Amino acid sequence: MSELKRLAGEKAIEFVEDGSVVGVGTGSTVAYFIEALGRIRDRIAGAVSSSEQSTRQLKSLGIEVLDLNAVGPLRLYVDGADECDPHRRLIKGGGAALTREKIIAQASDRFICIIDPAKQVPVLGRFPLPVEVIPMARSLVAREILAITGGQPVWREGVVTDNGNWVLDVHGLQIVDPVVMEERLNQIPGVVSVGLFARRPADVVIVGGEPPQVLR
Ligand SMILES: O=C[C@H](O)[C@H](O)[C@H](O)COP(=O)(O)O
Repeated sequence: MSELKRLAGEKAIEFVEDGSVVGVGTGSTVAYFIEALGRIRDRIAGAVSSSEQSTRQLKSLGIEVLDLNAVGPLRLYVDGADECDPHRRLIKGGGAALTREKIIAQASDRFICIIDPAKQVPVLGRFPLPVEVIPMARSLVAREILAITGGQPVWREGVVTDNGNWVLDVHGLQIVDPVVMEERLNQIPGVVSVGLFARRPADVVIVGGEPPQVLR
């Protein structure tokens, strides 16, 4: 599996433009992308990072980590996913980095998602949907999610996001219309962000393999 993730991560390097600031996601697949980015660090102007974890790896390879507010819109964002449907809509947040990931994806012209083939599904929802919540709203949000979706929210106890919030994982969903689901869950007071990337899906998906598959 990690070999397939590596193949996807290394293929994404072909999309990096010389002199650009690269948006960087989080997770085990992205770790291979960052490793490869380290090998071409003299060709890029730096990176915007979606997590403390990725920031540490970027810095350890000598890549400058920049503030999104200072660099403005990005040309490219590269990130992994927990699930990907045939329309390049995603579930993300298995590593609890969904909010910053969503911000950078939205701020980027092009979002390239790197996955291994096991992440491809016909319909999103087999992977429990992560929702980042303000801690005081945890029970309220859980009750609302149950009422709206029928899914079972489970508190990821002990996990605190980089933003100081908590995560609920919603089990048992069949997400027939991901855009509608994303919009409805976003409206619950106390929800910071929903791990559905449907309103802003990936532009390109790279599936690890020999050779990697590039889906547009
Ligand atoms: O919060 C974490 C992210 O959304 C990751 O991109 C996602 O969980 C996929 O991670 P991995 O590449 O480790 O499977």
